[in-house]
Amino acid sequence: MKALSELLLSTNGLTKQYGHHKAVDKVNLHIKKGAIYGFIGRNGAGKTTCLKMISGLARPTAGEIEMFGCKGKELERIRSRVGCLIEAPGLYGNMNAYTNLKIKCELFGIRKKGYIEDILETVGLEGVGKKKTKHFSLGMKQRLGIGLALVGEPDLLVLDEPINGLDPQGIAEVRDTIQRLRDERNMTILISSHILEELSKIATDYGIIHNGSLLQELTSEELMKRCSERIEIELIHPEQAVPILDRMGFTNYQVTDKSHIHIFERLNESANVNMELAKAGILVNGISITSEELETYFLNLTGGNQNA
Ligand SMILES: Nc1ncnc2c1ncn2[C@@H]1O[C@H](COP(=O)(O)OP(=O)(O)OP(=O)(O)O)[C@@H](O)[C@H]1O
Repeated sequence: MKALSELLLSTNGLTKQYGHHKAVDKVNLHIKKGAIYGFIGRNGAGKTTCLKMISGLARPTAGEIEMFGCKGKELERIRSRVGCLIEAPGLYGNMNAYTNLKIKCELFGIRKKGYIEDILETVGLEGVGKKKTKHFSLGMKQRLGIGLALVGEPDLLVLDEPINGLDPQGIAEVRDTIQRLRDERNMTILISSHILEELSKIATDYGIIHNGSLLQELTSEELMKRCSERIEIELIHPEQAVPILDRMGFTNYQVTDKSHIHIFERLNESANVNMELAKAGILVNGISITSEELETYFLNLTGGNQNA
């Protein structure tokens, strides 16, 4: 459980029901200040619905959202601290990037000199000049969408699948933009995707959602550890093996569930481990050296490799 003081946003039992269907079911998110939080789930998992509730675009059926220390009706006061890009960015196709931003700035009453140029530079669109946005690539449109979400200088940016459908160059550009926003503007970013791998270069934390329920929250270090090369031991009572591993001098290992231990060091000693456990009368069902692709980890967690 994370200390409440370091959280910028948390949800408690957040639920959205459409008819009999719970699109989001008792979700408890914990997002730290300064995090790039990757919100991962297959199509239809409930990501957009969650992000809409957080951005004030949909009302929860039940549960609570707390951000910037505010909840309930108080959230209205801090709405301007949240910028969002949910579904396609609403762009005026016959206008250029500058004019699109200018219209939003006028709505916000912002007239500061250099403000729009600054945003264009932040999202890497400073050189697009008079080009109408209908002639933009998908990646450029997404980056302008992020630029529009930046008007008003929010502290939290909510981005729904901003890299969906982009080519590898577009993905890299959007990723760079997000990284820069965090590093240079100290923003907290909540970003959804149905491909874990695509966020793995930038995300600091992850929440994995499936069929409306949050399956797991973990840091990028925890994720890397779970996927990294290791000795995997399958046995009936893992707790009995702990003193043996301690005696052998292992420090970097984890009892991962009721029947598995993962050791992340001295990978060439698996036979020795097996022998020591056998000597202590501990029955080992299997011992192997494995690692996992990030995507395999996600697919296994969400029920196998089907229409990811
Ligand atoms: N307005 C609505 N009315 C009824 N059902 C809805 C509505 N919006 C979403 N749903 C349903 O809620 C579930 C979650 O949808 P949601 O769009 O949040 O998922 P998602 O993870 O964002 O997936 P995708 O990436 O496909 O948008 C889906 O089963 C969807 O059909």
